[in-house]
Amino acid sequence: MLASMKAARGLASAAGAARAMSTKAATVGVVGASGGIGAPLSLLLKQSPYVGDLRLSDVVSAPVGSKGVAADLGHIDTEGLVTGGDGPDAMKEVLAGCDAVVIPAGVPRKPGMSRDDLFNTNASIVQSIGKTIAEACPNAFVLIISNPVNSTVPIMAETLKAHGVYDKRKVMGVTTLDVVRSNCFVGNELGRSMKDINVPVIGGHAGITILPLLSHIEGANFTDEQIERLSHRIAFGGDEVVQAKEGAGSATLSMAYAAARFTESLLKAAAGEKGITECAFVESHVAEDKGCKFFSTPCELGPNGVEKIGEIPALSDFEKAKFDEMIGDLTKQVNKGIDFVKNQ
Ligand SMILES: NC(=O)C1=CN([C@@H]2O[C@H](COP(=O)(O)OP(=O)(O)OC[C@H]3O[C@@H](n4cnc5c(N)ncnc54)[C@H](O)[C@@H]3O)[C@@H](O)[C@H]2O)C=CC1
Ligand SMILES: O=C([O-])CC(=O)C(=O)O
Repeated sequence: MLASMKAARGLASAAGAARAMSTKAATVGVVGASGGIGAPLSLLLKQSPYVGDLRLSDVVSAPVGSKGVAADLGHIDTEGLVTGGDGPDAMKEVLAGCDAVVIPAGVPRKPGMSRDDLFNTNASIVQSIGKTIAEACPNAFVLIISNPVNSTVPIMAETLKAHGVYDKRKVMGVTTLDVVRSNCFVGNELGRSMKDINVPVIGGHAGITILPLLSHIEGANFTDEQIERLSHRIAFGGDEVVQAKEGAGSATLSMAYAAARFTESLLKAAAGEKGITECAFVESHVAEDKGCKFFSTPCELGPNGVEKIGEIPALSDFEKAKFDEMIGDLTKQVNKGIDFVKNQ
C-alpha cells in the first residue's frame, strides 16, 4: 500500500527527480511544516529511509514557508524527494496520494495557558486539514500533534467520518513525547542508559491525563516520593518548556524527535516489520466503560496502522488513584472534540 516515488507535479522540487528509491519508501506529508515543530520534523524525516517522498504544507509563506523549507532540505544528500507548497489552496495538491500525514499545525501555548485554551483556534484548523485529507489522501495514516490532542484527535475522527473515509486504525494522536520525557527523566533518576527504558504512558496528553506507569520499569525500586515527583514532572513536562521559552512557544525540538520516532515506527510496521509497539491516543475500547472513547495505551502497529490496541496494563495503587482522578477530565475533553464536529 505504500506509494513509490512520484514526480514533483509542478510544486517546488528541491530534489533530483531520478534518484534510486526503495519501493517501500512512503509518501509522507507534514502540515504546519514551516513551524517550530514542522521544520525540524521535516529535517528528521528527510533522513529516514522509510520516507521516499516528503510533502510539506503550511498556510503561510512568511517568514519561511514550506516551499522554502523544502528547497533547503532538498540540498541534503539523503535519498528522496522533498516538495512544498504554501497556502490553503496548495494543500490538496501537496497531500495528494500521501500514505501518511503528520500534523503539527496550529498555535502553541504561552505561559499560563492550558492546552485546552488552544481549542478555540486549533479545533477548526484540524477540522479544515481533515477535510483536505479526506479529499486528497483518504487512505492515509493521520498522525496528530496539534493540541489539545485529547480533543483534536476526536475532531479529526469525526471529520473523516463525516466524509465517509474514517478508519479508526489510521488516526493516531502522537503522545510519544510523554514516553520520551519519561525515559529521559527516569534514566537520569536511576543513572541508567535511557536506551534500556521504555515507560508506558497511558491516558491522554494534557496535565493529569498523562499517566506514566513507573511501576512497569524493571529493576526500579522507587520510593513514594520519587514516584510522586517523577509522575508529576512527566505529566507537566510541557509546562517546563513553555515557561523556559517565556512566551515564544512550547516544545518543538523534543517534539520533532518524538514525532519522527513515532512516524518511523509506523512506517516500519506498515512496510511489514513485526513486533512494533508504540503508545498512541486512538479510538479505543479500553476506557469505554467509563464513557471515554479515546485513550492511549501501547498499540501494536502493522500494515493497517493500529493492528491491536493494548489493554490498560496492571496498575499500582498510586496509578489506580491517578487514573480515577483523571478519567472524568479526559472524557470531557474527548467529548468536547466529538461535539465540536457533531453540533455544527
Ligand atoms: N502532541 C504533543 O506532544 C505536542 C503538541 N504540540 C502542539 O503542536 C502545535 C504546533 O506547535 P509549534 O510547531 O510549536 O507551533 P508554530 O506556531 O511554531 O507552528 C505551527 C505552524 O502551523 C501552521 N498552521 C497554522 N494553521 C494551519 C493550517 N490551517 N494549515 C496548515 N498549517 C497551519 C502555522 O503557519 C505554523 O507554521 C501546537 O498546537 C502545539 O501545542 C507541541 C508540542 C508537543
Ligand atoms: O506543553 C505544550 O503545550 C506542548 C506539549 O504538548 C508538550 O510539550 O507536551
